[in-house]
Amino acid sequence: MMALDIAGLTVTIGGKEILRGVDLRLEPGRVHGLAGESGSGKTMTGLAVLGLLPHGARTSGTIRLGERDLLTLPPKELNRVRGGEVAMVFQDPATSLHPMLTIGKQLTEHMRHHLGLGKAEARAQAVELLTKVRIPGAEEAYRRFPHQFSGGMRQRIAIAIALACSPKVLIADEPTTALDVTVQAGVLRLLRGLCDELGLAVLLVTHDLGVMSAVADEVSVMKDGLVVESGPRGRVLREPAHAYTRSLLESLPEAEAR
Ligand SMILES: Nc1ncnc2c1ncn2[C@@H]1O[C@H](COP(=O)(O)OP(=O)(O)OP(=O)(O)O)[C@@H](O)[C@H]1O
Repeated sequence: MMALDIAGLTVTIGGKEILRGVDLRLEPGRVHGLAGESGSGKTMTGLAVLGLLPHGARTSGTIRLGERDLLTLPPKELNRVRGGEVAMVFQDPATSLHPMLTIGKQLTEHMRHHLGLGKAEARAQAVELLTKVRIPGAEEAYRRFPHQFSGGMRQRIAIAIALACSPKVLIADEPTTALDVTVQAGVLRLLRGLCDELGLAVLLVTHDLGVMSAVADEVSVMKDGLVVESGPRGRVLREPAHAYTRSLLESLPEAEAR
């Protein structure tokens, strides 16, 4: 299992400094929550890890995964890391699910392409993954299309696809923001369980400190392209050192933040 270490990460787009020296460390088996107001650079940090920054973005600093620096990896190797060792779940499951392909097709294409599995083997693993993310009737779900599932189930399927290549790092960008409140907790619990079970290093991007307090081990808070506060969840949420974190906390109901 591998840690992911972001150090001094800067991102400049069109002369504008979007990230100004971000330090962040993701540990295996830990959920690292990344909070901060809209535009603070949370999504850009996740995209930088995946090598998916907008065209023309300039970067400095390092993003270490084991011995490698993802920022200086040749495109071909970065491609192997992305969707292999590092996977991503987006806010809207529609971003990762193809509407015209069955769930089974989407899961197995991934595995056959990246892992070189045979048809039967890929199918067996796909059904197993659907079971792992608690899709009821996995065998049947395998043959269905995305629109035949609810939003919460679609996000679980997107998570299964992200897991198809046995990643070590999972970037989850607002994974429950688009979901009904009633199903949010279930998806968060699933992420938490997968993190523990598979030893995944998870970056959970959210503007919602309530979500954070429910699942994160460590919490970092961003503001204007910088991490202004970082530490164990209990410490950051109970005794925030930074005025900005305190103001974020004040927007939360008392009981939720503990
Ligand atoms: N394609 C782009 N080109 C140039 N600047 C961009 C682009 N996308 C985003 N930005 C800028 O980058 C900054 C950081 O945006 P980012 O999406 O990382 O913030 P965020 O913290 O994820 O916000 P949100 O919670 O709204 O998603 C913002 O100032 C935004 O305007």
